Amino acid sequence: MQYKGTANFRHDHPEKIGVLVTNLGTPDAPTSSALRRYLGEFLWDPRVVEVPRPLWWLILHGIILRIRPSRSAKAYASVWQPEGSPLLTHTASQAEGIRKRLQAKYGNNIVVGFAMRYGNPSVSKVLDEMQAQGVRQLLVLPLYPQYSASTSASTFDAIAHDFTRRRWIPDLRFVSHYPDYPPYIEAMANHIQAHWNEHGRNEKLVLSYHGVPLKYLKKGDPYHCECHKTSRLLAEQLGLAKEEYMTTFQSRFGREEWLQPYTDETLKSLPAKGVKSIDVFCPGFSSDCLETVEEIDEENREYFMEAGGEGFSYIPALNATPGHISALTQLIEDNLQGWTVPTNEPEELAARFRLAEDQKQAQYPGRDL
Ligand SMILES: C=CC1=C(C)c2cc3[nH]c(cc4nc(cc5[nH]c(cc1n2)c(C)c5CCC(=O)O)C(CCC(=O)O)=C4C)c(C)c3C=C
Ligand SMILES: [Fe+2]
Ligand SMILES: [Fe+2]
Repeated sequence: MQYKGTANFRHDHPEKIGVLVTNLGTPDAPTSSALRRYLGEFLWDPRVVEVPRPLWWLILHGIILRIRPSRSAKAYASVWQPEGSPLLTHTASQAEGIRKRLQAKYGNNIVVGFAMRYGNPSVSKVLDEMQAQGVRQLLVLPLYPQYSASTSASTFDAIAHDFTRRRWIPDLRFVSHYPDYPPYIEAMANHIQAHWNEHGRNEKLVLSYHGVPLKYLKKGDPYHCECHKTSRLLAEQLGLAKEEYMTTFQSRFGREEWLQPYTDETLKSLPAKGVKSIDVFCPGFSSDCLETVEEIDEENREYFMEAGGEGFSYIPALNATPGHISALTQLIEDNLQGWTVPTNEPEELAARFRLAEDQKQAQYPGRDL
């Protein structure tokens, strides 16, 4: 273990470690007005839509925000739960699961919260609460396993922007991706295998990821490669041959070309190629949300069955399953290495103090530091 100076050892200065789990965000309600607010914030982010601002302002306000909110509100209404949007409720349960695991081990000196990049609860509100609780070291974990500027970097922008209004910013660590993290790969493989054991296995496993415009890949975004890496490792873990799985990209927006092959076109074409039954899993979505429940399990299921498919099984996201919570907790603990969890236990304080003194004496013999 390493120690960062003596501040952690002081009784009178209760510093804490904060773990902030984030996800994309979702509207507050499945209504046109809530969607206009949510989409207005989301689609104005230059990390998401890389079109020159004046032109994009005209398109966004002149066309998109007049048409899309009511259309999207209907889609959201079809997945809305009594407790709210699936993305929000799953993310809240994930943070709760992580909090229980970490606090069982480290006590209340670790504070766990969750925030949304767009909408509520906002990054700034949750960071205010963490600051009020004495968080001086902050680990941010966006629940995006594959890095993309439109998601991971955009979350970093939100944190950095929040810090511009703080006098005393905390130490910061940011998990920008984890596409090949073995506990994440194993959690998915176990989850898929458990689904197969219970429901049987179809002919092919389709791994569908959210798409991004093709030009982001050409500009150097590693997202496309990271998706393929996750698929390869997951297939290896499941012992699948190349022809037993494929990687596709869903959720296109606008008219330009996005990453291919497209999930919808692929599913429409598979039955004619002799693939009559498929399982679909979305490794990039930590939580079920509009894009999985409505777009995959409703819309794309229909495309496949109407094209002559005979069996379609959507495998739910990892959500707050114990395997996912363990993998995420492990990822957090790996990234907290070297940050001493503060403690007010007198014996632990004394032990740390003695160890720090011994280390100083070994490094600078005879000096009073
Ligand atoms: C306009 C461009 C978009 C890019 C680029 C984009 C990238 C991207 N998105 C996710 C994850 C999610 N996206 C979700 C919804 C959603 N995405 C876009 C557009 C882009 N996404 C829109 C307009 C919407 C809203 C829904 C709609 O109106 O169709 C969601 C679901 C949110 C929910 O509330 O359930 C997720 C999750 C990733 C991972 C990604 C890049 C890698
Ligand atoms: Fe999206
Ligand atoms: Fe969609």
